Amino acid sequence: MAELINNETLSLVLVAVFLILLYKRSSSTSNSTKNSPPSPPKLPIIGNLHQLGARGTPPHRALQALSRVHGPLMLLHFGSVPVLIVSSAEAAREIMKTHDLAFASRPKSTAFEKLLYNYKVVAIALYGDYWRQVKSKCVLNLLSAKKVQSFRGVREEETRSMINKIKETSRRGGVVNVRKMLMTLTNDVVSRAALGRKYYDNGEFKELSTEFTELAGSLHVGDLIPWLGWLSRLGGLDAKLVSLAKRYDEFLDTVLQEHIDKTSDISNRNDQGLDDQNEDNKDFVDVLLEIQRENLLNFPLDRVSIKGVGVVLDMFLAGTDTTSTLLEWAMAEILKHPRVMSKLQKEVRGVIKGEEEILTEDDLVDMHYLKGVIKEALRLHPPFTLLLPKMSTQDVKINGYDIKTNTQVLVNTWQIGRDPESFNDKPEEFEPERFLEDNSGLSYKGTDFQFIPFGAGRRICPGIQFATTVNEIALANLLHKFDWTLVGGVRNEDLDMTESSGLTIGYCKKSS
Ligand code: HEM
Repeated sequence: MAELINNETLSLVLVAVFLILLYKRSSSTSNSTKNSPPSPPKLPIIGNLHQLGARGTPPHRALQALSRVHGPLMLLHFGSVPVLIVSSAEAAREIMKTHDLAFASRPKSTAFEKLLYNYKVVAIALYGDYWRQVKSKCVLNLLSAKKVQSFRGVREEETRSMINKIKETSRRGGVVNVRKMLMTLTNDVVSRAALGRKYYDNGEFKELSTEFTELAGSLHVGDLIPWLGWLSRLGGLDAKLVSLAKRYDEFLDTVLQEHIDKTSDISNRNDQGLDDQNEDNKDFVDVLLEIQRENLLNFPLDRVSIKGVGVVLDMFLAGTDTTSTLLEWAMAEILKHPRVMSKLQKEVRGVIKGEEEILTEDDLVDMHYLKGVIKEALRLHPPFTLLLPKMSTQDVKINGYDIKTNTQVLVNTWQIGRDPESFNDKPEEFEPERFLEDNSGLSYKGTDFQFIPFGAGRRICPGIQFATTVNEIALANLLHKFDWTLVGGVRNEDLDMTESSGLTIGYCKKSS
C-alpha cells in the first residue's frame, strides 16, 4: 500500500513539475520579445484558446471583451501560434495601410491545403507572384464593373424566380424560410456567373458543398500545436479531408470538361462561320480557359488553378455564404424595425410595377435608403467578423510594439463597426439614416478604417460590386412585393439578434 501511495504521489509530482515547466516555458516565450503587445495570461499547450468563446460566445465577442482589458493591439496564442488581435480603426489602418505589404500573406491551414488545391485559391493563397497575377486577373477579367454588369440578366431572372416561388408559397398559405430562399438565390446567381449554369439543385453538388463547408471550418489540431498533429490522423479528419477533396475534384473535372467540349464545339462552328460566343455570355471558367489558351500569365494556368480560382473560390468561399448571410441579417433587422421596413417600402414602391413585373437594376439607381440599409447591415453584421486571417512575412514595429514574422493577424471588423468613437449615435442601433447623414462619406473601398466589411489594402475583397448588385436587387424586390411579419407570435422587438440563431420568417402578401 505504501509503495502504491508512493508511486501515485510520485506520478502527481512529476505531472505537476511537467506542467510548471511547460507554463514557465510558454510564459518565457511570450516575454521573449521585450516590446510585445499586451497579452492575457495563457495556459500551457493551449495558450489562450480557452478564452475564445467559452459557453457559446462567438470568438469576435470574446475578443472584444479581452480587448477592453488589454487594448486595441493584443497578442494571443492559439496553441503555439502567435495571433495579433486588432480592435480599432487606427490599429487596422496600421496593419492594412501603413504596413500592408508586411501583412499581405495568409496563414497555412491543413484543411485548406488539402481541400483547396494547395493554396491555389486566391483568398487563401500565400502572398507572392502566383497570388498577385491571379488576383489581378480576377479583378480585371472576372469581377470588373463591365463583367459584373454582363450578369445583370442572370441577377434579374433569379430574383424573379425567387419572388415567384414566394408568391406560390403565399397562395398556399405557407411560411417562407428566408435563409434557404436566400441561399438558393445567391448559389444560383454565382453558379451561373462562375460555371454557366445552375448546379445547386443537383443533389451531389449540394451534398459536397455542405460537407465542404463543415470540413473547411474544422480545427486541425496540428496547425496550432504541431506535436499533436497525429490526433487529427487518429480521429479520421485527415482521411475525411482527402476523400472529400477527391470527390470534389472529380465533380469539378466534369464541369471543366463540359466547358472544354463546349469551347471546341464553338471554335468548330466559328471555323465554319456559324457563330461566335458573345463576350457577355462567358462565365468565369470560359474566361479562365481563354487566359490559359492565350497564355496571358507569366506561368502556365493549369487545370488545377482553373478549378481553384474559377470554381471553388467564387462558389463557396467568397461569393455565396457571404452574400446570403448579409441579406438574411438585413431582413432580420428590417423585421425588427417596422419603421425601417415602411421607410424602405415607401422608397422602393415609389416605382410602380405591374403584378408580374420586378424592379430592375435601372430602377435602383437613386434608391439611397436601400443602399443605407445594406451598409448598416454590413456595419453591424459583417459576414467575416474577423476578416480573413493575415500573416506577417517580416518583423514590424507598430505603435511601439514589436510584431514578429509569422504572426497571424485577426482584425475584429465586427467590433470596429460598433465603436462609439466612430458611430457615436447609438452604435448598437440599426439606423440606416447614419449612412445618409453623418457617415454618408463612408464607402466600401477600404479607405475608411472604421467601416471595413470587405477588408482593405492588397487583400481587399474583389467581389464588392458583384455582391452589392445582388444585395440591392434582391432586397428591393423582397420589400417591393411583400409585407413581412414573423411567425409563431414572435414580436418584432423580441427577435433574437444574437449570432448563429436560425431565422424562419413568415410574410404576408403586399396589399396593393
Ligand atoms: C456581402 C458579400 C461579401 C463580403 C462581406 C465579403 C467580404 C470579404 C472579406 C472581408 C474578405 C477578406 C479581406 C481581407 O482579408 O482584408 C474577402 C476576400 C475575398 N472575396 Fe469577398 N465578400 C463578399 C462577397 C464576395 C463575392 C460575391 C466574391 C466573388 C464572386 C468575393 C470574392 C472574394 C475574393 C476572391 C477574396 C480574396 C481576396 C484576397 O485574398 O486577395 N467576395 N471578402
